[in-house]
Amino acid sequence: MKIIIGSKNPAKIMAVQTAFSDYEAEIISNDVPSGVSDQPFSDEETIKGAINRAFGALEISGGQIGIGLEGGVQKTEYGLFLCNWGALAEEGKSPIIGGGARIPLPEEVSARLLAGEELGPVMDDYAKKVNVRKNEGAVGIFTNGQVNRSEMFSHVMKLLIGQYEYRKMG
Ligand SMILES: O=P(O)(O)OP(=O)(O)OP(=O)(O)OC[C@H]1O[C@@H](n2cnc3c(O)ncnc32)[C@H](O)[C@@H]1O
Ligand SMILES: [Mg+2]
Repeated sequence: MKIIIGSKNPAKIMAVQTAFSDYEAEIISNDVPSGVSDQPFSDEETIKGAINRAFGALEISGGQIGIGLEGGVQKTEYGLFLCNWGALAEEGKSPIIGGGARIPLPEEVSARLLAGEELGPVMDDYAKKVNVRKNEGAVGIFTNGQVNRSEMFSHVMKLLIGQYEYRKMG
C-alpha cells in the first residue's frame, strides 16, 4: 500500500509514520497546496485545508491513501484556540476527518495572529527558538512539552486510521 502525506513538515511526517507502523506501507511525502490561507482562521477552513491536501497528495503521487494534516486557529468566547485537523482520502470516496486536541493561545500570541501574522513565525519569536512548527509546535511550548505537535498529530492519525478500518469492515 502506498500512502502519500501532503506536507514535508517533519512533525507531520513522523506522526503518519508512527500511525501506520503496523501496516506494510510505503510512505511518501509531498508538498501539496492546502488551497486555504497560510493561517486558517476557523475549524471549517482548517478542515478544508486538510481535505485539499489529502486529495492533492493522492493526485500527485497516485497511491491508495492520501493524508492531509492542517493547523489553524478558531475564535471562541474564551480566546483564540489552536485547532488541528486531519483528513484521509481514498479515490472516489468521501474523506475521513478527525480533529486534534485544542488549547487557548496566550493573549500576546493571539493579538499578533489577529493582526495578520502567521503562527509559525510568531511562535519562533515568542519562544526564542527556530522552527517550532517543525518540532514541538505551539502545543508543545504551551503544555511544557507534555504534548508535542507530532504526538498531537499522532492522535489525529489514530482517529483517521480507526475510522478507515471501521469503514473497511463494512
Ligand atoms: O509545511 P506545512 O505542512 O504547511 O506545515 P505548517 O507548519 O505550515 O503547518 P500548517 O500549514 O498546518 O499550519 C498553519 C499555520 O499555523 C502554524 N502552526 C500551526 N500549528 C503550529 C504549531 O503547533 N506551532 C507553530 N506553528 C504552528 C503554521 O506554521 C502555519 O503558519
Ligand atoms: Mg503551512
